[in-house]
Amino acid sequence: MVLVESPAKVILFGEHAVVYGYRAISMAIDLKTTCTVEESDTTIINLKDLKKRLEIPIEEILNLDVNEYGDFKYVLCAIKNTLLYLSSHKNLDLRDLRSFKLTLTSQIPISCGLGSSASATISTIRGISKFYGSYLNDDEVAKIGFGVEKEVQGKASATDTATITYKGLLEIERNNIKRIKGELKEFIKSCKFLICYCEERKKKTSELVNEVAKHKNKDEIFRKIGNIVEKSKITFNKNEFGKLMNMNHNLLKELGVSTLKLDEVVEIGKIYGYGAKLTGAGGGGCVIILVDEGKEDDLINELKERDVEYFECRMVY
Ligand SMILES: Nc1ncnc2c1ncn2[C@@H]1O[C@H](COP(=O)(O)OP(=O)(O)O)[C@@H](O)[C@H]1O
Ligand SMILES: C[C@@](O)(CCOP(=O)(O)O)CC(=O)O
Ligand SMILES: [Mg+2]
Repeated sequence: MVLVESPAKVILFGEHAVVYGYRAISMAIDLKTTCTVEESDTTIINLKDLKKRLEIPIEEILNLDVNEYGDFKYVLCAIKNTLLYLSSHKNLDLRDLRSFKLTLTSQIPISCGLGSSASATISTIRGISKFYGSYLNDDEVAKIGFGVEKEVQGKASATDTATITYKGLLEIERNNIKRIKGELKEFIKSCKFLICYCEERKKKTSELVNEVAKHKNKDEIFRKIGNIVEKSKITFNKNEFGKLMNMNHNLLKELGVSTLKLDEVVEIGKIYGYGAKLTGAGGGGCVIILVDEGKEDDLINELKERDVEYFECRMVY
């Protein structure tokens, strides 16, 4: 049996604008998705967290329209695109495919802005390629993963799939990936972030990205977000970094992807921390707060009082 794991991600700056080529900063965090793939008489996809199971002839996966498959679409698209890649680059014979049972479980809250779709996608790509005895390097995995998010969502950036593939801290611009090193890395490592799970998200990332595409002032807002990301790279000061997070949040609010609950938690982050913003596609889900250690106890009390779940965000390499 093959077993692979992938982390989650958090976007520190630049979500949505990054889909249009602007810069974003993201970090892999320690919530795991686990994918197992084992021999089976028929091909079965078992999504344990969603309590969904699908039995499907393997040949059908190669030709299906993934958008007809609801919650299975990221996983099915990842299987399809991995098999096609292995066939064109690694000598896999598509006429003679072994059936498998693929099981996915995750610690990542689904549809909350922490990249559950990308983590499910990357785990599936790694699991399937390993099951068929092929080695894919990180560049190949990230490329297939980005293709899957684009195909399923219609529009996507490489941020989530790249961060979950390469891990650590990344800067993404026009879908080019750069590892963040040096002073900026050391500064971000010295920051303590809390992730607050604020509310269930009603919409999928694909819907939010498509709504943003229709926003009249999106270009101007994206430019401003782009400028904030530039500044965040040279600040090295928690007070200023926090203020930039607040400014980024206000622009996401202008873009229409915040909610009253997210705004409320961001306000708490501003008062009891250095700053805060929603993270990921928005529309609910999570807020990230830059903790001011001097006021941490008050912050925690305030979050508890309002029944907001939180956890410390730990980077994985
Ligand atoms: N644990 C999981 N098992 C199976 N599919 C998952 C899992 N987590 C996420 N997905 C897929 O990703 C979709 C959510 O993706 P998305 O809206 O982009 O949210 P997120 O912000 O968490 O990435 C789910 O509807 C499902 O298709
Ligand atoms: C909104 C966006 O920038 C991030 C979406 O992240 P998530 O699916 O909400 O975890 C979309 C993308 O970069 O593809
Ligand atoms: Mg997603």
